[in-house]
Amino acid sequence: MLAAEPNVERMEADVEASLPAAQQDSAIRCRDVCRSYGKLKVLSNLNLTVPQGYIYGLLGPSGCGKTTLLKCIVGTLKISRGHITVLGKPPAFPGHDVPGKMIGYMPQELALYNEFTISDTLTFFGRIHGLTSKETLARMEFLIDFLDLPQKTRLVRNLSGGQRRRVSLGAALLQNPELLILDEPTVGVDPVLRAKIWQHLVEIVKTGKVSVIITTHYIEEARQANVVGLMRNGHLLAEAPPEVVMKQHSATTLEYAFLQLCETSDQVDSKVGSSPQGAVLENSPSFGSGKDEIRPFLRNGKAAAEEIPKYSADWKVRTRHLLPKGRNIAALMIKTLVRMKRMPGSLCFQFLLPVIQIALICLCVGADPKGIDVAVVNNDTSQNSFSLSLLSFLDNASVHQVPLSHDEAFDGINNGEYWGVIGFGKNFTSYLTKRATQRIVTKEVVDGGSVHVWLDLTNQLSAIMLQKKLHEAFAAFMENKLGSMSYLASLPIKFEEPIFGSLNMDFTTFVTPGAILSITFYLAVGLTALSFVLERKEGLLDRCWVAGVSSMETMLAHLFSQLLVISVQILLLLLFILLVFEMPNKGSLVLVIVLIVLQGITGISFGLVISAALDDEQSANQTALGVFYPNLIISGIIWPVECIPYPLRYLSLALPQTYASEALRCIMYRGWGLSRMMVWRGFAVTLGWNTFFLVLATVILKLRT
Ligand SMILES: Nc1ncnc2c1ncn2[C@@H]1O[C@H](COP(=O)(O)OP(=O)(O)OP(=O)(O)O)[C@@H](O)[C@H]1O
Repeated sequence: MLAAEPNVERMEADVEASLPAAQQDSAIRCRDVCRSYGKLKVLSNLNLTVPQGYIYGLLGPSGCGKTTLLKCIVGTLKISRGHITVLGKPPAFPGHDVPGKMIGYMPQELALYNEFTISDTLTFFGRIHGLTSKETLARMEFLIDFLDLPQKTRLVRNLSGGQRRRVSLGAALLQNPELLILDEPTVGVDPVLRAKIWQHLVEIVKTGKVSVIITTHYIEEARQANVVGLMRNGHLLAEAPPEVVMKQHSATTLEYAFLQLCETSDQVDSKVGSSPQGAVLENSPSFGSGKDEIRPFLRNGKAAAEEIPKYSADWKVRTRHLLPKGRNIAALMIKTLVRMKRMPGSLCFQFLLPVIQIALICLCVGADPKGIDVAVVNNDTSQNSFSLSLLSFLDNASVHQVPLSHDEAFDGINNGEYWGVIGFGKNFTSYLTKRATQRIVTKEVVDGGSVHVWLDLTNQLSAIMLQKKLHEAFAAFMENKLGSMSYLASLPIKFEEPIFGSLNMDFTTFVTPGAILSITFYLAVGLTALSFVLERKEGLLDRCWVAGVSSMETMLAHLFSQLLVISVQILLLLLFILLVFEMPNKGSLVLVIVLIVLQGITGISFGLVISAALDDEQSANQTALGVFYPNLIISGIIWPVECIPYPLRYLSLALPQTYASEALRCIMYRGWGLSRMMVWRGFAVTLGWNTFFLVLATVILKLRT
């Protein structure tokens, strides 16, 4: 015999007497609802009914699945099995305002923007719900007074935990919704205010038009609810008015009644052995009284499944409005801009970072090495020595000559002090004269009349530069000595005026266009990669979704607001490149700007993919960083694509910045337009990636919200 087995018939009578006349008008109806997280079964064949115009107190120990159930009700979590209707239709049914204005949802997480003031917070939700400024203001005044909130200009991040919770509750109550779903609104709230909140809930349901489902840890406060659902291990042990539950268990407190129910449930569990608890409790014939207790509102003579005939259990369509609402996008954009305004330091850093990066690239990458220390061993002692004359033509800015003895020079290069040794033999001047004037000379003359150079090739760029400077110095020296006859000592190769670019163009010119695109792309990734991650973590994404914001709107709002930021970044970047570093631009400035902006949008879209797909900051940061270096290296930005071995080169060509960098070089240095294939394919690849990332991010966000 079970410890507290009630008289079933009496109990039914009690329950029915306490029910509303139109019991079938339920605000929320859950039938056979199941939900698991991986292997963890959290909701198990759960049945729950919130009658229209009632306060429903959902009670249960920590971890029993209350929050999970509320998330399934608002539609942010999908159920694995069963049926849920909210205000007559399943959540997210096309044309149904759930999620939307009809629901006021206060999630367990505070789900507030820390950089907002109380006023910003309520104004934001007011905008989303389509309230006029006047309506929002009136509600704000009421809520601030009612919830005993501090000044509306106070920032959320400066509020206490309890104050934040009240702001969160205020946001849920703002639009006077038909259904309030409150997940622990009274935690951290003082008893006086707690009583006031309950009193308010009791008042608003009096009209019969507003229904409330509320979870709380303070079981006794739920006595003010019209119905309580006592939940344990993912299903309801009882669902009835609090007085009935207490009466059934001869308890003077709801808490004691709940303990009794738990004991009963535990005894049944031990009887039925290893069967899954939830399923057994609801189906076991040995738990007669328990079964009746569980389903007082289900006794309408119909099977549970028949009660919700119209909507299939696997209703997965989440499309509420196909076309994005300008109102929601504007609200979200204003939100992002307000948050930026509240973080001026971060905003300035975002604007200046690209300029700093490109300035560093122009200053530090691609120029000729300067001040390279080179040891000079000059044994040429003759008068009017050619060696000194030749050395005088060596570019002193690039090569710093250190005259040394043979041993000191080689000790120095071996110790890493010099990048090369330039040596002249004793008879350099006379032998060089013989080489230039006699048709046939000995090997000794050839050798003695040569400049000998020993290089440290571990720094190849410095070594190449030294070779180039020596060639230039020798050519100038010969010109000086031989005048118009200098051609005798020069290579019979003549470099004419270049078709594109100029003879003095350095590697910086090659790197800069790719660097501009890469910087724009990655700063945009950085701006967005964390946006959804943090908002999801703080429950903001879900809260906005429940308030009626679609994934597409969230995506577009992020795109547009970040576009404003990258526009300023690009403007500063171009001013710096063209005016300060005087990079040549022979082509259309409009094309240059459009290509850079498109790359920025591609970066934003990629950031949105990361943000939509990943749950924590660390993974998002790692992904963004993990992609950065491989992409930079194989996009032909810092080293030409032609140096990349096949088949890696095919991969390189498919990346977002390879053809785009080439296109930007063609526009800036060759002055080409869109009619050239090398230009338009840069735009085409960028647009292709852009569309792909945006669609992917929207799909992922849709599936995950
Ligand atoms: N995202 C998740 N992934 C995996 N398990 C989860 C996740 N969210 C919740 N759970 C688990 O599901 C169970 C029910 O969690 P839920 O938050 O619904 O409980 P709760 O009744 O609301 O608890 P509390 O009163 O402490 O808020 C817990 O065991 C919890 O660890």
